[in-house]
Amino acid sequence: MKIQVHDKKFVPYIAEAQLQQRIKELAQQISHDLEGTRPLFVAILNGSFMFAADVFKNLTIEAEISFIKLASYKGTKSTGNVITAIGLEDDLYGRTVVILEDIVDTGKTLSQFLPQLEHQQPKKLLIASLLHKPEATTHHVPIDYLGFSVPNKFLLGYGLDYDGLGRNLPEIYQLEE
Ligand SMILES: O=P(O)(O)OC[C@H]1O[C@H](OP(=O)(O)OP(=O)(O)O)[C@H](O)[C@@H]1O
Ligand code: HPA
Repeated sequence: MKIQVHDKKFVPYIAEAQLQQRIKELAQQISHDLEGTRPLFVAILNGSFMFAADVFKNLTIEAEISFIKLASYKGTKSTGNVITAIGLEDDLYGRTVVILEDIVDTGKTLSQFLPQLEHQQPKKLLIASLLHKPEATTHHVPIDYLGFSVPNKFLLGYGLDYDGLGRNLPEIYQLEE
């Protein structure tokens, strides 16, 4: 069923059951790969809150989770935007860390933020993203666990918003052509 949010219409794209099935598979794969490492999951707010909760629920190994928010501000140098993490209190040194993101679109967010995490010298730094838009990606991000590769169209639901709304939808919608 079509829905309207603000001025735009959206059509169903990934059903709730399909999302849940794929997330279960990802969580099983992660549990298998990271058994015995007590990984620290770092979920990037706001968009990833649903994906993070569902991945975490489906893990069968010991694991920890932290939620962080990224704030971007204009740096004083010509390097452009600088991204800082709010709420990252864990020491990543020597840890196996898994970043949880809802979407890698241009890749800018993660490619700017990853060096700051690398700086803390985690033993392993892995990325799990529910969605990836390869056609939109201008900054390469090495995704270790990917839910779905999607076309370059605006998506809504399951954490993803359009101007603040739509995050509560349990399935994913695509902007109507
Ligand atoms: O690959 P990129 O083009 O950088 O886009 C991906 C980022 O955009 C979204 O966050 P947003 O900044 O919209 O914040 P939100 O999660 O609070 O909605 C999403 O959650 C990713 O963090
Ligand atoms: O397709 C999208 N939808 C909502 N938020 C987003 N942030 C990056 N890409 C998207």
